[in-house]
Amino acid sequence: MVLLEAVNVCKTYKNGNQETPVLKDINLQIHKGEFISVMGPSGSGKSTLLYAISGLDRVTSGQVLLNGKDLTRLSEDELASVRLHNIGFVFQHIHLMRNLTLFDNIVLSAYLAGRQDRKSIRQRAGELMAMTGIVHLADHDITQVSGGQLQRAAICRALINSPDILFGDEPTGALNSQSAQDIMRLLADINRQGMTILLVTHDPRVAACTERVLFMLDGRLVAEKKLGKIIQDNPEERRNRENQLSEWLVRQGF
Ligand SMILES: Nc1ncnc2c1ncn2[C@@H]1O[C@H](COP(=O)(O)OP(=O)(O)OP(=O)(O)O)[C@@H](O)[C@H]1O
Repeated sequence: MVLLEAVNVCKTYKNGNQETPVLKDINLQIHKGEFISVMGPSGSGKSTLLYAISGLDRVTSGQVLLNGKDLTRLSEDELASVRLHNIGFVFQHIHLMRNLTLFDNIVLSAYLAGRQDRKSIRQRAGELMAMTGIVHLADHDITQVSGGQLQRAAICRALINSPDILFGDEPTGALNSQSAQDIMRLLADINRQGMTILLVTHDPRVAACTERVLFMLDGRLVAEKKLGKIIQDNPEERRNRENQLSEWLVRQGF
């Protein structure tokens, strides 16, 4: 089932008289349950694509259909509601609120969404924190935990309203390699439980954990590599996937 579809999406930035076309006729289908990454050179338009198809930013032309609903036709209020209820985001630099505990950061958007009662919200937050291994940090301030633990909290926050799809913009970009690997294992688990995920990354080891890698060049999606889902998650399988991906990336001139 197609969950999200971009149809002939273009995005042009305008500064005064200067027009910069950044997305050029993007067509993309994301199926429910897929785990996808987007790679490509710096400046090729990966983040712009992510923001355009997630409703964080407007497109210049084309359609973005989420569950058949065209996000490009929604009012600002309707779009804000879609972002709150249907879409989760994780970023490289974690935007959590100071002076709130990890737990309060996680539950905040569920209270804003107003669709679950207090008890269900607390229960869901507890389950997410258990899954991501940070239950013991619930009452910590965000300055008292590591980068990897903060990213786990950010993932809990992104999932608290049970979105249809989780987007990540370099979610492991600020982490050391062990924490990055742990976060990718966690995202793979979350995907196995049914969550659709799309990440932008520079890191082939991150992309090698996903099942389909899209390659962007100069504003266009020019190639894709299907790796399939991780089955065993042992060092040999990892190495094998990374090698397949590296060879393919070399063929893309990356
Ligand atoms: N607000 C803006 N106004 C004008 N140009 C912009 C704006 N935002 C981004 N761009 C340009 O759009 C192009 C694509 O940027 P984008 O951040 O999407 O690329 P990227 O592939 O994610 O790069 P990186 O890997 O370095 O993060 C770049 O040339 C950038 O300079």
